[in-house]
Amino acid sequence: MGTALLYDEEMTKYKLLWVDPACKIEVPERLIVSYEALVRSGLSDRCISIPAREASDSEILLVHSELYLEAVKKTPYMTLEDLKEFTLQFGDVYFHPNIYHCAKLASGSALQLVDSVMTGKVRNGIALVRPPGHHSMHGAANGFCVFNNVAIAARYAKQKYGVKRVLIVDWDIHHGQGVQYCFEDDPSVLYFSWHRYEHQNFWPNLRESDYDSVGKESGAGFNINVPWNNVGMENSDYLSVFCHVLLPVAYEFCPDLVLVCAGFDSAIGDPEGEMCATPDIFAHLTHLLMNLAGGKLCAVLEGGYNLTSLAQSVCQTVQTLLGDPLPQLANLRGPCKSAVESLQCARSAHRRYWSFLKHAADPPMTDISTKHIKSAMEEEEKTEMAEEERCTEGKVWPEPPERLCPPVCSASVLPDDVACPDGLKRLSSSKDLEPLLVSKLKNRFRTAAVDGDRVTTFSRLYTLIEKLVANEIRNGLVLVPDVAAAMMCVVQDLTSDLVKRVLVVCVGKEKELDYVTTDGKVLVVQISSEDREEQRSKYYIPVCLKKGCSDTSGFIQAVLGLLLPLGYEYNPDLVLLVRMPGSGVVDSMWQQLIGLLQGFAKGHTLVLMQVNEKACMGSTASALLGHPAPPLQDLQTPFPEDGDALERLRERLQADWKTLQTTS
Ligand SMILES: NCCCNCCCCCS
Ligand SMILES: [Zn+2]
Repeated sequence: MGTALLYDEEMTKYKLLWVDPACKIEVPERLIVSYEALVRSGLSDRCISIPAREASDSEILLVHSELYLEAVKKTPYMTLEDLKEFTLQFGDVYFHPNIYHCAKLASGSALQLVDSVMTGKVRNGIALVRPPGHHSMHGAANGFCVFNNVAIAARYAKQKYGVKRVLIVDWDIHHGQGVQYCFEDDPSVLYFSWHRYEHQNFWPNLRESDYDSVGKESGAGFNINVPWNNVGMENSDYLSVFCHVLLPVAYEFCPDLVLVCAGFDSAIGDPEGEMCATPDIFAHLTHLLMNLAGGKLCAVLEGGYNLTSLAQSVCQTVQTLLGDPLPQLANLRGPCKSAVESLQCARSAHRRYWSFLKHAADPPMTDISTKHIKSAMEEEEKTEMAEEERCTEGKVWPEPPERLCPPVCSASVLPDDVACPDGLKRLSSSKDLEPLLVSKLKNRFRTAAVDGDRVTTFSRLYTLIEKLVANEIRNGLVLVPDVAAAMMCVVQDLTSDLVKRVLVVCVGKEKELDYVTTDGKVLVVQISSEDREEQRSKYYIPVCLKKGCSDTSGFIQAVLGLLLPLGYEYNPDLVLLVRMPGSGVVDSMWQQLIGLLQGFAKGHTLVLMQVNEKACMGSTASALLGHPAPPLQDLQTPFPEDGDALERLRERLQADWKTLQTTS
């Protein structure tokens, strides 16, 4: 299934008609450059174009008051003076004779997107709209927003499709207070937002934007705020918050639909955000949400005021929605102190509501929530810094790397008598391997006595890895007689000269895994039930689950809170996923794991399985081909000892692996 794209140039036909420094950044060109970038890159042609439509009164009234709607209805007939007058009652927003029409189109586009996804016409999609929506409230326009597009879409999805749980992720750099107010007492809508806050010194300067606003009454726990109290946040900071705050809760919440308040003012170069995360981060943020809700994801444009980074960020998002390989994120260096404080506060504020955060630490000693009365000195400093450093237009960043689709998505190497799963391209048998290579492998094994079919398997593995590294194939599945031996061979012999760093994810019981890596060329993370002595080196990390890999709650918690952060920091060129026989890992969890691991190494994942496990080849193939993994149903509370052990493991490892840090 495809990706929907909603865009209508009518929504570019309104603008600021008078002088207002607070509003001058919200210009029609925002939509024009975004759409043109999609056209120029060829991405728009790969999407399914869905027409915009006007939201009806009743749809708008799902969120807004009749009084407010009736008032806005009058604006098309107002004189310039009347429009100015009308605007004064609201904050940081402007009206225009055509903005009501555009606001209906913006909300209607979000609803069209929900229809397309919920009816299965498309898998996911994005609506490029203006005016944005997440600041507008029941009875008021605010922050360039007139109708709350995403809030209306959430209510609409529940009403029309009986959606039980909606996750709203707001990665815009401003707090979508309008969305928070709408759902703060509603446990069926989980709202997550990070936002520039600076201890309440940044717009909209609300006390309720802080991390301790967790929702009200039955909605307690279903509102998550992560305040950024410094500018300059980077990719590492964003990924840490996803791995340690949003994703554990999102998986426990298990939404039926994911809506994204896709604001791109959180990207580098934006005058509002003043952050340093690069446009390719949105490829990963999108990817990390794509295995929730069976892939049903609707992104709706909110902010984004640097036309260059906005266009690039939109393209990164759309390319991921289309299923293209992800770019490798360069030099992640762990979250900054302020970010760790913020995520620690958010985790501790929510640990009573979410079993996946149960073991979160107490808030940091330095209580960061109080509004710091900035001393005259600091204010002065700030104004001094104002000109040179704060001018974000001067910011430059590298063009996001090309994300080329290999000609073959998934290849397989199987014993001749095993049928190849649909969609996989079978690598031909060993006969086409040049004798030179086979002899090279023979002497690599240093024992001439290696039996023939073992050499065959390994030579085929070598071929597959060569093609992965050459980007001729995106990922692969290999069935071998002895998975542990094959893994040792891949790790010791086949990758040394082909790749720089291999992430080995070993699922299931340990079998003569006496391999210890110390040089950093291989990072082994083993998830199993084996209780073993201390981990042997920085590059060999055993995670043991009380009930083993069949405990999906413990498994996903280890994947989100340990494996993902490690993987991002290690930044491998190849991922080797080894399924030990008898691991007991549940199929949906196995598919979720494969889906999430695609975020690394441009999707170059090599799955190693034992021939006698060929029964799960189908679901493995489905995940390798990029089909969304099935939701992890009714997750139990993870075993306390597992949750506790994970926290201790993170504390022990965080000196070596900064992205594991969750406490300041
Ligand atoms: N420096 C100008 C102040 C603008 N404040 C309103 C921002 C609304 C963003 C909507 S995403
Ligand atoms: Zn914004």
